[in-house]
Amino acid sequence: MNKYDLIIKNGNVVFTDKIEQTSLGIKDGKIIAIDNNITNEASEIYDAEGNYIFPGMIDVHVHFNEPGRSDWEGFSTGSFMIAAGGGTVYFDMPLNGVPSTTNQDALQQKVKLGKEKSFVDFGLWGGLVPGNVDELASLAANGVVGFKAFISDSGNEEFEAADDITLLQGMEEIAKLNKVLALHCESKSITNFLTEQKQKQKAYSPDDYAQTRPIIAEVEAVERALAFAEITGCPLHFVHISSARAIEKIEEAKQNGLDVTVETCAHYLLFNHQHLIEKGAVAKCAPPLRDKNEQEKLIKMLIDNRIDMITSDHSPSPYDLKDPSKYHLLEAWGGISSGQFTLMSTIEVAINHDMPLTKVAQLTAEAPAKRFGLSKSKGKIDLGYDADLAIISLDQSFTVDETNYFAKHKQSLFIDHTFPCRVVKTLSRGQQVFEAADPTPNNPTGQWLNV
Ligand SMILES: NC(=O)N[C@H]1NC(=O)NC1=O
Ligand SMILES: [Zn+2]
Ligand SMILES: [Zn+2]
Repeated sequence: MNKYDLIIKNGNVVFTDKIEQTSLGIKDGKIIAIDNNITNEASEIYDAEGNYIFPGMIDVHVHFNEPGRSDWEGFSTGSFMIAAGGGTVYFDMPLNGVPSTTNQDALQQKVKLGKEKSFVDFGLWGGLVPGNVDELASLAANGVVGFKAFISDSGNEEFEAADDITLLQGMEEIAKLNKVLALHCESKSITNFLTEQKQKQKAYSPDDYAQTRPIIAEVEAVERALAFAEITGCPLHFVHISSARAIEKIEEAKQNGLDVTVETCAHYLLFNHQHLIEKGAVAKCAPPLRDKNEQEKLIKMLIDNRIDMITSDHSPSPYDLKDPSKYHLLEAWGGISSGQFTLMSTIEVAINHDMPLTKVAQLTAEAPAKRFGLSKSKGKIDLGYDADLAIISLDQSFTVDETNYFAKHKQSLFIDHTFPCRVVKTLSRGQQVFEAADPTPNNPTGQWLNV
């Protein structure tokens, strides 16, 4: 019997606090040795000299839309895309599939499909919607990673926005259940009021769309949510925050002792409103891409440790729903297809702005694992931890095209974007789940992380 199943030699290992050239010994899916002088007693040896080994990316915000809309994405294509981006864990959101994950039956349908099809490990969010507060305890007992609610229309008829009373009652319950509530924060009243005005004027330009969802709509919803968190004691996670003002409010709440975290998405860091003007509906999302000045402020806040994690909010749709000959910009599907690019985007920001690569590992792996109860086995490269690893070359670049983007539908804001790095190989619990040189999927062996 070999001491190790696999040795990864001589890579630049990105720990949370340092980068060191060393070797990793892996047995039964776990890292059991971190040592330059590791013996060669292994069934397989991989030389990673010159490459960087990051902890597998944990993307806590994707929409794979299965069951019900597997023609939009699905667990199979979605999870392989995650692996191709150096990801080893994703959390699927409770909306855009049918049914929404708002009760036990819907959760079990998703669990079954995910276990059958996923190439990497996954968590599942439950939904908080008007009328389902009574379902939350059973969803929590059966292992959802947390709950998600919308403070604006979700763009999806099957998932209703939470009114204030639903939010308060839901938060009270979620606090008791020791879970986190993830919130899409934009004021429903403000966004609906402004959208109606634009519809009346038949004003559908990129500027018009951006004006229907101004920063103040995000800030107002964040402040209201923070007030409710103060009243109920509910831990909150703010998804896809797009503005400096909202981050400031969240930071103030943290300083006042509230249990809150915040993510931004790769697209708010790499793109801005100009891209909506140039590219149209592929760049439509909610909150909208902000202007360049706001983008720069967000990057600065990221570097200054004022943002906890980065996610994709991969929210794809068939091409049709973004076809400008069928839908104007106010009607087109709002959501960016991007699930393969979270880690590479964060590395790009790091390289362009002198942010340490250790910070990339914190933002894309350590922080999400800590926040959502995975930090005993995932989120960093350490002894006893799962061998969830992304092997990255910083000597090669990667230009996104329709052949190397593995989402079901290929139209994306990121097509033609060039990253200053490339994912060479991804391992999930020691098993290869992606290799750039031969990107054919193996068997799906992803496990459901029912925390
Ligand atoms: N329903 C849905 O996925 N909405 C997402 N898309 C987006 O751009 N923001 C969202 O919240
Ligand atoms: Zn959202
Ligand atoms: Zn989302």
